[in-house]
Amino acid sequence: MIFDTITDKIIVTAKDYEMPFSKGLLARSLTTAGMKPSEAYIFARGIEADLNTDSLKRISKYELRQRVYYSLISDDYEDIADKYLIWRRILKKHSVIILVGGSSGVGTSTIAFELASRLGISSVIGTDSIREVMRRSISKDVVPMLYESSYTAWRALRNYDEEDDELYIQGFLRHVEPVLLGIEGIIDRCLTEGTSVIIEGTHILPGMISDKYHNIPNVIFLTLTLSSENVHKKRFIARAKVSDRPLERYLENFEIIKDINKYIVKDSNSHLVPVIENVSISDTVQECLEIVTNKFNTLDKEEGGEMEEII
Ligand SMILES: Nc1ncnc2c1ncn2[C@@H]1O[C@H](COP(=O)(O)OP(=O)(O)OP(=O)(O)O)[C@@H](O)[C@H]1O
Ligand SMILES: O=C(O)[C@@H](CO)OP(=O)(O)O
Repeated sequence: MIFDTITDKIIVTAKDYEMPFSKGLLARSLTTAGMKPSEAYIFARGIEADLNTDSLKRISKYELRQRVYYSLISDDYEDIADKYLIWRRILKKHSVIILVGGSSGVGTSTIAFELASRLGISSVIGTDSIREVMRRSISKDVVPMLYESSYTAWRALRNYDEEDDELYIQGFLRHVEPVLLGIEGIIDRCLTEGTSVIIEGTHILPGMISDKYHNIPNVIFLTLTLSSENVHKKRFIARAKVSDRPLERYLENFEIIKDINKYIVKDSNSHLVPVIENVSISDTVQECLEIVTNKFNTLDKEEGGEMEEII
C-alpha cells in the first residue's frame, strides 16, 4: 500500500510486490512483441488513459495483461497481441514444445514454420530430418522400414499378406517407431535446457509417443488433416512446382497416404489431441494459436496467475 500515499498513479499489484503503472515498461514489452517503439508508447498511453477513465486506483498484473491483450486485438494488432501474450506469459518462464503431426502433404512443415514465426520460437525440426539421422545410426538390415517412406514402409515387412487390411498401417507404425526415439530425445533435451521447439511431421503419432509426454502441460500436440481428397492432391501438385519432391510418387501412393491420414486422425481423437483442418493457412495458424494460448491460460490459472511479470 505504500505507493498509494506517494503517487496518484494507478498501482499494479502482484503476489509479492506492487508498483506504479509505467508507460515506459509497458511500451518496452510491446516493442519486444514486435510493435514499433513510437506506436508502443502511444498505445501504452492509451491504456493508461483507459484505466484513468475507469477511475481505477489499483489493478492486478493479471487484469492489466488481459486489458492490454484485448486492446491490441481491438486496435487490429492481432499479431502483436499473440506475441505479447505468449512472450510475456509463456516463453519467458517455460519451455514450449509443440508437436505438429499429420500425414504427408497436409501441411505440417508450412504450419509449423508459421507458428514458430508468430510465437517467436526459433527452432523447428522436421521428423524427416530426425529420420535421416536415425538412418545413419540404424542399419537397413536391422530396420528396413526406416529406409522407406511412411507410405511405402509396408513393402519392408516380412512375409506380408497383400490382402491384409492393416498392411499399410502396420508398415507405417514400424516406420514411425525408430523415429520416435529421436523425437523423444529432442523433447527431453528441450525440457532439461528450458528451450522451446516445434517438431513437425508424419512421425508425430500421439498414440505412439510415450504417455509421459502427454502428461507434461507444456508439451502440446496438434494434428493437421485434410478431409478433401481433391485439396490434398492439389497440395502435392503445388509442392512439386517449387521443390524436387516428385508428384508421381505421392499421387501413386495417395490411397495409402489417405489411409495413414485417417489412422492419424483416429489415433489423435482417441488421445484427445486437437485435429485441425488445414484449409486456409491463416485460419489454421489462428486455431493452433488459440489452442496453445488456452492451454497456457489454464496452466497459468492453475499456478495462480502469477507465473510471469506483466509489464
Ligand atoms: N493451408 C494451406 N493452404 C494452401 N497451401 C498449403 C497450406 N498448407 C500447406 N500448403 C502447401 O501444401 C504443400 C504441402 O505442404 P507441406 O510441405 O507443409 O506438407 P507436409 O505435411 O510437411 O508434407 P510432408 O510430411 O510430406 O513433408 C506445400 O506446397 C505448402 O505450401
Ligand atoms: O515418409 C513420408 O511420408 C514423407 C514425409 O515427409 O517423406 P518422403 O516422401 O520424403 O519419404
